[in-house]
Amino acid sequence: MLSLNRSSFVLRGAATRLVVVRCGSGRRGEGKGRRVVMESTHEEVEALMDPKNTVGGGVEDTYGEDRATEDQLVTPWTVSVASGYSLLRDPRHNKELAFTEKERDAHYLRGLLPPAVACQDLQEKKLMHILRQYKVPLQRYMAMMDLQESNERLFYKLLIDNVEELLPVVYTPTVGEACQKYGCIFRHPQGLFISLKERGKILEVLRNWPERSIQVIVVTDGERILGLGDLGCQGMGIPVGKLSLYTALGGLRPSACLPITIDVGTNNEQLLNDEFYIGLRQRRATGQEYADLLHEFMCAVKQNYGEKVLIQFEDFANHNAFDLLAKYTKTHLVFNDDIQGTASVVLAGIVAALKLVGGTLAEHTYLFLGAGEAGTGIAELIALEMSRQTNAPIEECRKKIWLVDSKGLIVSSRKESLQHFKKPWAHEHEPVNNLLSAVQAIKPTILIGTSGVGRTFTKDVVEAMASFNQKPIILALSNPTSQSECTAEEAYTWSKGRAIFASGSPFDPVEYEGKIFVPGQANNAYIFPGFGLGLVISGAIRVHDDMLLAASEALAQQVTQEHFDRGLIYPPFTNIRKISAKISANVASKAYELGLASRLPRPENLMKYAESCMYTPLYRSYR
Ligand SMILES: NC(=O)C1=CN([C@@H]2O[C@H](COP(=O)(O)OP(=O)(O)OC[C@H]3O[C@@H](n4cnc5c(N)ncnc54)[C@H](OP(=O)(O)O)[C@@H]3O)[C@@H](O)[C@H]2O)C=CC1
Ligand SMILES: CC(=O)C(=O)O
Ligand SMILES: [Mg+2]
Repeated sequence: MLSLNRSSFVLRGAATRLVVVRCGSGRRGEGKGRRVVMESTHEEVEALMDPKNTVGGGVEDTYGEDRATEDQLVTPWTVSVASGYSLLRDPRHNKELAFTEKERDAHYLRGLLPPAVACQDLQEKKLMHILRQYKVPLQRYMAMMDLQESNERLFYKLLIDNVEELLPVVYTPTVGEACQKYGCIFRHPQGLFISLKERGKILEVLRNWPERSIQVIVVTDGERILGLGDLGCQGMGIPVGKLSLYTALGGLRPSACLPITIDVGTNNEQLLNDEFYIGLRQRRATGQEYADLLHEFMCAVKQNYGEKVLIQFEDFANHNAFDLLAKYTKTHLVFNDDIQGTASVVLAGIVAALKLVGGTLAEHTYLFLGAGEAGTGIAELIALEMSRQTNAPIEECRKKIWLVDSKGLIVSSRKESLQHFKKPWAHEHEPVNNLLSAVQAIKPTILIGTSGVGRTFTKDVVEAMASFNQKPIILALSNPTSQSECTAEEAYTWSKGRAIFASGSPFDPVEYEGKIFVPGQANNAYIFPGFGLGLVISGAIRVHDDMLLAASEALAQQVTQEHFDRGLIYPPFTNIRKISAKISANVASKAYELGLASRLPRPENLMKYAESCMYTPLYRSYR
């Protein structure tokens, strides 16, 4: 084991594989003296050691060791090469039976592995075979998480090569069940937990994370996990799952991704009384206490990782989500996936659907069930695009869009009592207190479910939509499957095969009167990985609404005639890496156009550049 001091480190040789080792506790490794490793070429490590380096969000003296006074604790980083038993236990470098004979000799692996040598493809074949034996989705989820924690490259190869089959395992719907049972199935800690106990020392906690060049953080406080409500600390499954998609779908390096859960307590009585609950056993902190903790977190992130780290807010309750986004959008690179990512993906689906039903955005009428983050976020982006297309003021465009919340249609007589994000949607209309009456009164051409409540698009509602639309567009966006406003089968059957349908969580194809209908998946997973990649490759310093429109346009353009012929308004996920590269190129291009990109000079061919930056999970050869 070669051990070097970080500040005096210099190594030559193009492909030297190094591991950065941190003494003390860490995420990866095992037992005493466990090590945390990060694969880097020597150039990357040299760059890492360069105190002036700011690439990837790093800042000078990242860990504050040089500035620390004697009474301040510092993190004792050293650099070394992993071998033998620790190499096998290191998920980032482990190849299991794929270590060649030469590597087994060179890395002290003799005897630690059985004699057979198996290539990565064979390992993938075996694992897919095993996964398919599990009948219970949660077992598949647990097997995938075990794989992620034991052999990261194999995990991503499986996910990329079998994306349509495995997306429902690591993402919605199964991740929802995993979060509900997280305490029970908890085996390996994943991500970083920052609780009220860490108040005043969040910077130190960030420094405990083994990776230094972080490009994307997905953070939740667990209060609105999918449509399942407050799952407290157990919401960690969401940032972990989203970041797996950042890598698999968008090509961000796994080492550059950091999942974080902020634990301010939970109001979920069931969890508070659950002996296996893994979070703080107290009711949620609110008001100034909550704001202060979040502010400390936001400042610490910027101090530790620099200006260009993307912070994606995920599954916060709407009473915090809008305020956090507004507060930090001017000082940080922040993006709210539920408000902005969802808006971009749904706009793309609608623009594509218009090719099937005809008309422009402004010629359609929209009705939402659910006026929270997703509902008002989508509504606002549709209105913005409509305004761009027609040159009409956005206030006028909003009048084509109606929203229903738990109290009924949002109308002007309710304005005083509405939350601020609902006020722009309070149009002149008499009160209407349920969805069916709203559908009958407004006669929408497009019905969008963002309520988090399952089975709310009833037979009567779908039949009403089909009674005045030749091809009603029905989007049941709520996740997971149990919360979907209706099933694909219901949408096709009740509309007599005329609905254009997509849902947040996947449904299998449906046969209706001898015809096969393939429902699309309207999920922000189409957008955020490519969107984030675009921000990273351009070195964007702020998110702008025009970038959301650029991402949406790129996605809509990927829907081909062949997809339309099958009734699809989104391209299949099998092509997602290409789609993400296109989205990222459009987003990066917009960042340059808006003067928000810091990576100069601008690469000539952004699409090629994006593709060249994307992580591939194939095993590397070790010298
Ligand atoms: N497919 C995708 O990509 C995405 C899907 N989603 C899903 O959308 C759902 C909502 O998320 P989000 O917008 O963040 O949640 P919010 O809590 O912000 O909003 C929910 C909205 O639904 C309303 N609502 C709740 N119950 C009913 C009901 N019975 N009838 C009518 N309206 C009701 C609420 O009304 P009130 O304000 O009166 O309480 C609120 O306006 C979740 O299930 C989530 O999983 C979210 C993001 C992306
Ligand atoms: C998909 C997603 O972000 C949600 O359901 O919250
Ligand atoms: Mg979400």
